[in-house]
Amino acid sequence: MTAPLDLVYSHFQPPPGPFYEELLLDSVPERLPSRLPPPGTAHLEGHLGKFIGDGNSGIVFELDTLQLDGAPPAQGTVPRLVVKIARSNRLAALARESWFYDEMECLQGSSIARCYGWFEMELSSGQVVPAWREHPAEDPRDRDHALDHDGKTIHPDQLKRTARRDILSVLVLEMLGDRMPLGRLPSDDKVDIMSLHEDISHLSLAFSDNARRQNILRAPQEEPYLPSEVSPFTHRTHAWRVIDFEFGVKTNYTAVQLSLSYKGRVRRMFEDAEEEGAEDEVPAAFPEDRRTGELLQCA
Ligand SMILES: Nc1ncnc2c1ncn2[C@@H]1O[C@H](COP(=O)(O)OP(=O)(O)OP(=O)(O)O)[C@@H](O)[C@H]1O
Repeated sequence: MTAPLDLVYSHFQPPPGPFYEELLLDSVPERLPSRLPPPGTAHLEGHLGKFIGDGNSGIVFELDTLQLDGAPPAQGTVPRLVVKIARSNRLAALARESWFYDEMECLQGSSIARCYGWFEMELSSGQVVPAWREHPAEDPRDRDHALDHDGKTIHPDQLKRTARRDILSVLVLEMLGDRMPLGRLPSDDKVDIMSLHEDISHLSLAFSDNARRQNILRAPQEEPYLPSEVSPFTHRTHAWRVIDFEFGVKTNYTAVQLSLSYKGRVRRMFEDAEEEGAEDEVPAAFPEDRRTGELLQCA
């Protein structure tokens, strides 16, 4: 599937005066041209492997025993992959996320995962998706909050998606590494994670609520994986990646404005991780405990 260019709402804020060029562009920037070759035909086959994690929008599994056009992929061509399966009531959210992967194509493999496509399939009557049953949504009737980010301009395809519960929709993504840990991060990691968000700022994309520990994963670590790309904006080879893009808006905000706002949120994320890490630390044995032990030994 290819998400149409107008699937996601663009927010234009007219500059209130001539002194706002630091903060606002004259228009919402156009999407950068794709550098991928034109779509061809290839047949990827795999089995759902280990369950990796889930959230409000999707359920993520590793994809095992990959075959490309009927044979194991040649070395260095296909990395380990995951599938993110949309919950039955989150079809529009996954469509939005796929749109953002297209929009951020130039950051795939550097600040975000490589995305290998978005696929939708109509289920036949009575066909079930075991992942939906085995990893149920908190409230399957809950509406798709991703559409709140489209204001009054919800794309007609998205309105149709919200009315359906019989579509299997998946994103195929490069498999990333471990989640950002609790506790105090080394300063190199902090700088790197901060600069992931700076990369995104250069594309005038605003993501509400994206700076969360759950959305920061290490660059791929398990073979086979593809080497990290150098970021076209910060020129860094990142050790980390950001995920989870359904709640975004394209804006005419400058990179300066957006990275200032991301900076505050990412700093708060570091502080929260440190606080939570401190709470989770197992307290050292109290002297009283040792005394109790000695007493017990005497007894
Ligand atoms: N490309 C990936 N590689 C490895 N693990 C992943 C990948 N994508 C997602 N995950 C894991 O799956 C979990 C759920 O994924 P994700 O955050 O995309 O789901 P979601 O439903 O959109 O979540 P949320 O409720 O936060 O919006 C992540 O926290 C992460 O642990």
